[in-house]
Amino acid sequence: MKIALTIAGSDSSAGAGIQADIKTMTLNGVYAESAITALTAQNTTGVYDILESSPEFLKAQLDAIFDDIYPDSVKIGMVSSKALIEVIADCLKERKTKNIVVDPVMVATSGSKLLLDDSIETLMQKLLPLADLLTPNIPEAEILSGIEIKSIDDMEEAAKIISEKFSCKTLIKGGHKLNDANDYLYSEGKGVWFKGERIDNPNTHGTGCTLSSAIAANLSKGFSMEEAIKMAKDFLSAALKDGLNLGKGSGPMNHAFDIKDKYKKLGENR
Ligand SMILES: Nc1ncnc2c1ncn2[C@@H]1O[C@H](COP(=O)(O)OP(=O)(O)OP(=O)(O)O)[C@@H](O)[C@H]1O
Ligand SMILES: Cc1ncc(COP(=O)(O)O)c(N)n1
Repeated sequence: MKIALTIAGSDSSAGAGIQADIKTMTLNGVYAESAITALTAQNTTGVYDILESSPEFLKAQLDAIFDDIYPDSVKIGMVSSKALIEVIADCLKERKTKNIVVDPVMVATSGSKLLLDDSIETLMQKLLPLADLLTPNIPEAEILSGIEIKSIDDMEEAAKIISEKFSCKTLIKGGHKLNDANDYLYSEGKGVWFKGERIDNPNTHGTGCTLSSAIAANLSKGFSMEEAIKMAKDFLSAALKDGLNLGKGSGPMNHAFDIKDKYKKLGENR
């Protein structure tokens, strides 16, 4: 079985973060491992508290993982501080990790900051140059490229700038901000659009986490970057389309859309 590792924060409401990543990787047919950068006290309405892992404890988690079950791909999500970014960067270099997907999570959908302002520079210097793929949303792409994104042309320009700056492929997500569900990949001098069907569902908590971990799972299985992105978008669209509606804010998607009926039947006679 192929293995994917997520290095990210825990979301107590399980719509985003580590929990979304493990569900996504599992349902995309790979074995999921996790190294937790922070615990968040979070639900669909906001992030109420954050308890960071110490750098020593994050390193201990990564060593335990890499010494035993070596991953075929790594997805990195919320990493809030400089010291944690450095631990991850050192580990990825030392362990010669392949298929690194970085979702440069900065702000939650609910508006809470998940990356300290003074850590952005460290992220850009130490972690992003190690990535095979970056998956910023529009506000993150504006910060990483240094340009304002107001149009489709700006999206294409920003992807090129980010890709050249960090020497990696860059997928800018149109998402709920611009150009509906269409995302743009820039890679080695060439751009390609991934057109998605816009699904009218306000419950989009964890869409970015889900997309990046599905891409990592698909890379683990040996698919090309373009195939991995296409399949990840199909998985995300199906999870959104299932129409789960939980919580008072922007709720989670149903990652288990494909198998939910199988297990529902087991309880039907009770
Ligand atoms: N309503 C929608 N219908 C279909 N696809 C969507 C919708 N909203 C977002 N997406 C897709 O979800 C993926 C994640 O994009 P999004 O812009 O939501 O990322 P994000 O802002 O990082 O996510 P998050 O909400 O986890 O922070 C992209 O492929 C995007 O096109
Ligand atoms: C632990 C954690 N990681 C990532 C996100 C971003 O996801 P979203 O933007 O959907 O809130 C989050 N809210 N919490």
